[in-house]
Amino acid sequence: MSGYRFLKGHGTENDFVLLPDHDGSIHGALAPERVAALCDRRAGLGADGVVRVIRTAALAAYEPTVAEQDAEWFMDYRNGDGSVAEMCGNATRVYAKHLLDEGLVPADQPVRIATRAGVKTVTRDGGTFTTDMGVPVLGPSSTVTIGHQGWPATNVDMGNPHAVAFLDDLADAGRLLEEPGYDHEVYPHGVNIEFVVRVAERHVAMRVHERGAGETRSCGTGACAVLVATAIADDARPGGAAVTYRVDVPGGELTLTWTPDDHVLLAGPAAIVGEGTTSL
Ligand SMILES: N[C@@H](CCC[C@H](N)C(=O)O)C(=O)O
Repeated sequence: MSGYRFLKGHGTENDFVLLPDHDGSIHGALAPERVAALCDRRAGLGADGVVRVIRTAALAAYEPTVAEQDAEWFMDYRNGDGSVAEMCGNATRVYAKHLLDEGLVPADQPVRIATRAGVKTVTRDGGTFTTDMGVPVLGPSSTVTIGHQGWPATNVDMGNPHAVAFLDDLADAGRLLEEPGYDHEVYPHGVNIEFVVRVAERHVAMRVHERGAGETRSCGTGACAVLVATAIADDARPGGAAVTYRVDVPGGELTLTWTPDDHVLLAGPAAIVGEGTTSL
């Protein structure tokens, strides 16, 4: 059977179509409408996003600036609506697992992955993959709204934009079939919106409405933003001490640590569930 090889994978049920394209030859075929068609859950393969597995050197022909990174492999992430995103935390774990499974990187070293938000390093311990997601950047707070209800939202940039709102009950976010309202001046390129409730000490639960994908079962960068917003609200890092939170998502559980050197570590599972060929 001819066509392009694909794999299907997920990290806490944030699911992806992986397209191995080591030399960048399918670039012209990855128009936004093609990506959206692949991600369509009824007429396509179905996914929250597409992850193109491409050598950084091969990407240089298309995105010379982002390709100037010291890592062999580049994670080219596209949202389910076809839009290009800077980063996907859950996909870094799945991407690292794929590279390790296929022997494309040494098994005894951390996996370095170039992204549009810089190089991320992933380590593996059994079935748990931990990504160093880098340093969070705080922006101006704003308000997110659903219908007539509004909540203050903490602005955390994890390479991509996030607004984190604390709720009394996750059900207050309703069915999240439409994008919540947000301040377009604060987020001119759109935003991922996390709704959070407290579960116990150093333990929260969240739902997310992702830019370019709608409500998903998990968001790794979103969980990082939630850790940062919650730790700040809890004043949980006196003197910049390390702090760890459990973040429950509809698709599972993630462990987040904010380190003394200001990096956020995202730990969780990664799965590849099948593969095949597609005509794109
Ligand atoms: N699910 C991802 C984030 C994917 C990109 C996001 N929708 C955006 O547009 O910024 C994650 O796990 O971080």
